[in-house]
Amino acid sequence: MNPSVLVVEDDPTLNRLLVKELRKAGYELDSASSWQEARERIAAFAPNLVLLDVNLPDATGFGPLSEIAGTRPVVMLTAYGSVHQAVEAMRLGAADYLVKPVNLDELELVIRGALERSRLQAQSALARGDAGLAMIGESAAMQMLRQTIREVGASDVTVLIQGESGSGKELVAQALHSASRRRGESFVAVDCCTLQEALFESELFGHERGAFTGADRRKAGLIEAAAHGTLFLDEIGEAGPAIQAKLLRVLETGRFRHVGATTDLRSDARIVAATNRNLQQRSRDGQFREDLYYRLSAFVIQVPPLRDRRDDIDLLAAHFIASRRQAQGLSPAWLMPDALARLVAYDWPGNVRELRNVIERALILLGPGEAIGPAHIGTLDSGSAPAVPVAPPATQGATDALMLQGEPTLESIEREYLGSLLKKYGGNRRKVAEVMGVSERTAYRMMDRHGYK
Ligand SMILES: Nc1ncnc2c1ncn2[C@@H]1O[C@H](COP(=O)(O)OP(=O)(O)OP(=O)(O)O)[C@@H](O)[C@H]1O
Repeated sequence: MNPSVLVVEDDPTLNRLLVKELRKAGYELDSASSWQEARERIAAFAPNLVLLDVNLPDATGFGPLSEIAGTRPVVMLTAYGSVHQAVEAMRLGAADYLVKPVNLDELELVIRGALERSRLQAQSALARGDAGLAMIGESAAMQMLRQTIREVGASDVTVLIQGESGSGKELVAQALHSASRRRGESFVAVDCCTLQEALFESELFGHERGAFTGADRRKAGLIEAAAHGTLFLDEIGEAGPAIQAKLLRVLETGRFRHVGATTDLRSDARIVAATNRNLQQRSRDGQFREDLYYRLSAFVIQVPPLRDRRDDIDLLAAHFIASRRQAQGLSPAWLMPDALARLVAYDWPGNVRELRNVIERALILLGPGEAIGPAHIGTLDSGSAPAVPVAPPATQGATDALMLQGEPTLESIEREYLGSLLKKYGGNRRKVAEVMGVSERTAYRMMDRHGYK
């Protein structure tokens, strides 16, 4: 399938000309003459690129650009002689710009270049193990989320992001960083769930030489790596009491200390934290410091679960299909309406991560020239959707149910048990931990150990 372009231009003559030229160059085309119409066309047509006029009857300036720049490349059409407009457009994330009157030779070059750069970015994002940093979704909930990110991104306020596992909290944290004046500095993500508390403390705050056995030299902490940038504390609800106390101090005074040090250092990192727990409840129950909760929740962003924004499933599925196929050098695959209907009807306990995994599994099963149908999607109920990559089975054929052969080791029983629960609960770690009767932290470590992450 050829790349698709949406032309948003209210001058009918120019609009027609641009559509005609780009169609001749082999692109799929759609057009809109107002911002409202453009929004509808983006949702329905899901273009790979938007060519956007800076002055539209219902939106002048860069509001529309900021709204969609994170989702796909946008090439701006700016007024002749306005260097200021072009510079501002690039600053706000435009992939490129064209000055009116549009030079038709330049038009195709600019569009091709912008699409190629975005393809390379998607590829390298996939190679890094994520599905691309763009936040996909045009539902009312996602538009509100983007608006909030824009507003709060500009300030230095501490933000707490709440939402179910796999709903996109880390992506929101990255978007906040990109929307802030710190965007040129580092974004350092720290998972408060992964390590032993003592190790975690020295990892986060750094340590002095000789602070503990094995500390043979002074080491800077992640908080220093995030200097002037953003420190993202994922799974903050899992941080132990010592870390909580030190984080509170950083938030209150901007100061911290290397493990084993006697003097303080200053931190200028902006702190953004995320949790899939009800942190307020945990602080009331005495499981999380109340004072730290109040500091962290200076501003709370709630990321809605995927089942509350089913309108996004179509765009997200198309995005995961396109990025996976592009990375493999294949043309995009078509999702059949009955397969989409199945995706839309499902409740997605593992949220966007689970959707991504279902799509990736469907693509593995896809034969050459085939469209994705219900058979590739499989039955989506909480008992059968593998929401996490399946670790190598300990015993042959034991991935669908807990069926062990021979004399299994305890380790293999644990792996199979964990695998079957993850499958059953759509990768929802909290639920799995609850059923196993262990803390989420322990479940997380088990997943790590058995290669389920
Ligand atoms: N709106 C979105 N557009 C595109 N990809 C998304 C979106 N939301 C989530 N994803 C993808 O889904 C996966 C899970 O997202 P992310 O890691 O941000 O979720 P999370 O809420 O932080 O999960 P956890 O609670 O398990 O840490 C990632 O691969 C991410 O890129």
